[in-house]
Amino acid sequence: MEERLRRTMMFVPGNNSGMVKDAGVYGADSIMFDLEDSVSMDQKDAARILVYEALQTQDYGNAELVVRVNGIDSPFFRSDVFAMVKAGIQVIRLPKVESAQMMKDLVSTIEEAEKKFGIKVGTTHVMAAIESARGVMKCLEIAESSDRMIGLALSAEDYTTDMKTHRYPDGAELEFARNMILHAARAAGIAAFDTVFTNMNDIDGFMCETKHIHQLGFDGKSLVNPRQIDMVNSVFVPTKKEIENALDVEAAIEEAKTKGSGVISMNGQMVDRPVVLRAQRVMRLAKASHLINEEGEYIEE
Ligand SMILES: CC(=O)SCCNC(=O)CCNC(=O)[C@H](O)C(C)(C)COP(=O)(O)OP(=O)(O)OC[C@H]1O[C@@H](n2cnc3c(N)ncnc32)[C@H](O)[C@@H]1OP(=O)(O)O
Ligand SMILES: O=C([O-])CC(=O)C(=O)O
Ligand SMILES: [Mg+2]
Repeated sequence: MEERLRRTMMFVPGNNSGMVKDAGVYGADSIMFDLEDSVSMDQKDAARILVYEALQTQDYGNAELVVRVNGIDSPFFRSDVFAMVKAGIQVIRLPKVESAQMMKDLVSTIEEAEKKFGIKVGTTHVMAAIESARGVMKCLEIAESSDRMIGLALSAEDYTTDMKTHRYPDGAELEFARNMILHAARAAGIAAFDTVFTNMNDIDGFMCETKHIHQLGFDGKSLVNPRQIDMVNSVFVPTKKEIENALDVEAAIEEAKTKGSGVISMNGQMVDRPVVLRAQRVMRLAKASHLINEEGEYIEE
């Protein structure tokens, strides 16, 4: 499956026509139209129709298009899935996932819809939001439930409610869930997304959390507001020093290869396969962030 940059996945309430229409202008890597908790019960059908029509008519550029459907036990689930598959959505995010079976049920509903609308079976990808203790304890089987899976997301608002706690500035209450989700995602070879940060005015708190989840190894974060996009990108973009180091590592390992070796010393630092793999990831991020040109050279600002 194609490796995409997924630093920012922005929720857009599915019944807000202005936000749905303009969602593409802010530069989020993924736009996630929400049919679930940001939409009141009496607006569920209207939101589904609004998002369906926007997907037919709006140009969202290169953004990945995701929809959060209503839960598998809700009366809206099948209509949501059928409408979104028909509209050609790229990814369906299932909320409150607690077992691999829930993802398999989602996938079989998608397959029914793909067949009904003449869409190649397998086109629509899926991801799971983990929002409970049970979900966390089952996250590896969930991550491995389907080859359509692109990622796991932590959903901390519902998770902390389930855990009978709430969110604290240091995030200690999320550490176990973050590590479980991240390890499950990495083991399955899919992406890991951190949760939303809901206080738009707490810039320091947002930056602190974003740096922390970047250090842990998350691919990105779910967002609720466009003002959060540039802040996440500023943390995830490789620094000039990291890019130059990656270029040096690539050159060093090429030199090692000419000598028939897989290891070489670079300024006193051992360079071998894991170092090379990390450098290659930095280069992919730098390329995707348009920081290096086709020749692999750093583009000065
Ligand atoms: C626990 C959960 O389930 S979280 C997921 C569900 N929640 C959501 O989807 C909420 C998404 N976010 C929002 O609705 C809003 O950002 C709010 C209500 C939190 C804050 O709204 P505002 O105070 O209006 O935000 P702000 O003043 O920063 O908006 C600036 C601009 O960005 C737009 N905007 C704000 N949030 C979004 C968004 N999520 N998607 C698209 N556009 C947005 C606004 O419409 C406004 O546009 P305008 O300048 O053309 O009028
Ligand atoms: O997925 C998210 O981050 C938002 C959400 O539903 C939650 O936190 O419960
Ligand atoms: Mg939730």
